[in-house]
Amino acid sequence: MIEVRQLSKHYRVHEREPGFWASLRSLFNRKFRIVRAVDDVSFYIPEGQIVAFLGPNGAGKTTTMKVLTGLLHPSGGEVRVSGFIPSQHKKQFKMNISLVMGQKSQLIWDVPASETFLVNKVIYEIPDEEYQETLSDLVRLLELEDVIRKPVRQLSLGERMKCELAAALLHRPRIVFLDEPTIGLDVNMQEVMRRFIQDYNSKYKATILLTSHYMADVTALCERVLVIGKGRLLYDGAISQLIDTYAPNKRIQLQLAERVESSVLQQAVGSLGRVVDFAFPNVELEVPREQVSELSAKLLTHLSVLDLTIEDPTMESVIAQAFEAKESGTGKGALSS
Ligand SMILES: Nc1ncnc2c1ncn2[C@@H]1O[C@H](COP(=O)(O)OP(=O)(O)OP(=O)(O)O)[C@@H](O)[C@H]1O
Repeated sequence: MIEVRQLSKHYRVHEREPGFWASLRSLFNRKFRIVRAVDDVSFYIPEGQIVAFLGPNGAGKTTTMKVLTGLLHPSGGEVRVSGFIPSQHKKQFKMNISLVMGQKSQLIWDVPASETFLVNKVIYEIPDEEYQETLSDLVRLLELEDVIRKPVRQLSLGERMKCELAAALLHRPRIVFLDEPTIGLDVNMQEVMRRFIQDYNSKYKATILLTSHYMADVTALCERVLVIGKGRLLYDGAISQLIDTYAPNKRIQLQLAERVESSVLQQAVGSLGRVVDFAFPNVELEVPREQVSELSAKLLTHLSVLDLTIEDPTMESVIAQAFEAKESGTGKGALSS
């Protein structure tokens, strides 16, 4: 489990003014500014839960993960992960956790991933039998049979990410931090990663804290989300409540087979939705979630439709709306203050 009480992490940043003379002056008279990257954040994650950690760029997500994995010392507050204080760097703590960063690699570039796996086997003192068993499980689930024999530099992004995940999980950590694990991957590969994360969670009862910009990752994997902004925790609760409150509508995209007057289209939509854009053959509608199926059926009956797609709002737009509501004081009760 992960316990975070009133965590703060402040960075002291040297303020540099532009220009040669200003640089020279700053050698003798240095000015500093404090960046409150994480500010009085508290939460508790019980064993086995998968939680999404969301927020805009620079919100403090990576800093929090670095404190939780012992890469950074907190400026204030208390953190315990599996009962350990991460900044004490106890060996048993390191054996229990793993951090995967989508944008950073732990694999050795010029040799096959299987070589990095062997290095990790030694570092984590994994017994031979357990290593073989976990490795064959990971290779099967992630379809890595041929991939782990090629030099890492020759792998595609998706193949490399699967190897990163395998390398990070060989020692069967019970607490896993995933920072953007699906970034840049195509839709199929994102799905493979999601299914794998779910399997790992249920097989090892692992606690997983994950950041992602993809709505599909969050809705598929996490019942609970933490939203952070400017270093403060703004929301801790069910993803469904966040979506209901800040993304109550879906988009329906229609492609019509026959031209219709806009009054006919309007009549077909009725009060179930709103026409956002109409330029034959394309129509874009905004529809409350609970009316999507009724309206889709009505459109297919009353109009000649070539194609109909239903889209979720992006995670960014949900978070942006939540922030807007927070800033303007119309928090609708979902964001904590
Ligand atoms: N080493 C550092 N020194 C000074 N400031 C830092 C340092 N690392 C991060 N920051 C600042 O702390 C704040 C939080 O950064 P952090 O990387 O934790 O955000 P994030 O939520 O992970 O963002 P992103 O989604 O862009 O990765 C930002 O204002 C960032 O500029």
